[in-house]
Amino acid sequence: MKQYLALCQRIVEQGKWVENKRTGKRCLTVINADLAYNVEQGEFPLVTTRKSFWKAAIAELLGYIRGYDNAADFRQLGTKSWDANANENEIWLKNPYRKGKDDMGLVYGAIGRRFPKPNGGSIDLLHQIVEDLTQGIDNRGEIYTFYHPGAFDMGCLRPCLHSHHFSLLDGVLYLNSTQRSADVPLGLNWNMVQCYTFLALMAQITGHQAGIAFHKIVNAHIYEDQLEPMRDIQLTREPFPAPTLKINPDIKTLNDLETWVTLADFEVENYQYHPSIQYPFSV
Ligand SMILES: Nc1nc(=O)c2c([nH]1)NC[C@@H]1CN(c3ccc(C(=O)N[C@@H](CCC(=O)O)C(=O)O)cc3)CN21
Ligand SMILES: O=c1ccn([C@H]2C[C@H](O)[C@@H](COP(=O)(O)O)O2)c(=O)[nH]1
Repeated sequence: MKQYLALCQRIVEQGKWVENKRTGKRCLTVINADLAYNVEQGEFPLVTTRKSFWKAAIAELLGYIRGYDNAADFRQLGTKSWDANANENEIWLKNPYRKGKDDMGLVYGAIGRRFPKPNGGSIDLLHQIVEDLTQGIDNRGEIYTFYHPGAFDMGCLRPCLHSHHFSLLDGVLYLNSTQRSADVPLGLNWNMVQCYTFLALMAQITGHQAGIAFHKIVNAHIYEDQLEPMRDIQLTREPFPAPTLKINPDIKTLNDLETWVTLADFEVENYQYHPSIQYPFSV
């Protein structure tokens, strides 16, 4: 939580204004931030200086694990976070690849679980990684990536937190996640939860001890209409101690995650937080 607040403070103090064409808004921006979450010690990186809707963050992660490409499936899991990008973005609405209401197109898990091969067919990247790690194999390229520039014009948004690289060292599982663009007040608050939870889940289903999740962010920004509440409200608050994430120990396989797991299989204990702040969302 302190790392997150330090990044917010750094953007407020040192950020540069950048005009963003896609949203028509200016963003106060810094380049490069490295965050790290100690999953072994159970340091769950949940924002405490406002109420965080952590369940929605885990719902998104489950959707990315399952390869979903439809905002209705995300709603079913427990988050409305893809509704606007699937249904309110003018450019996507006019895109001939859009299959209708709620379609997100080729994004996130829809790419990663069916990564197109240049010579035809596709690869299920996540399945392969789980197989390897379960057998104790780390081929130094265990990367679950959603980043496919050839598919950018076939989806509603380019993936932001786009690659998750797993490593096994001395029986401990590590994760290096890379994010090209972070909406620090909104998206990042969930992305931290996702990196932590993804490592904890992968360690659990492949039978390893979880180590550290390293989270690299390239472009970290605050939209112009989010600056005031961030600077004048959220950054004036003192953080509370980190809460703890509990995951149902009956989750044992990738198939479990794909079939019966719901948000009821996740609990957060000792979550103390300041009152909610509603940040504007830019489509
Ligand atoms: N501009 C922008 N920022 C993002 O963070 C973002 C996108 N676009 N597009 C794709 C996904 C969708 N994400 C979202 C979408 C909505 C919220 C949001 O409204 N969060 C509120 C309320 C959540 C709730 O009530 O469940 C929050 O206070 O966290 C957060 C992340 C993250 N991503
Ligand atoms: O998981 C996510 C998804 C999206 N975001 C943010 C980062 C940007 O503010 C927008 C995407 O806009 P681009 O113009 O494609 O960069 O969504 C996030 O922080 N986390």
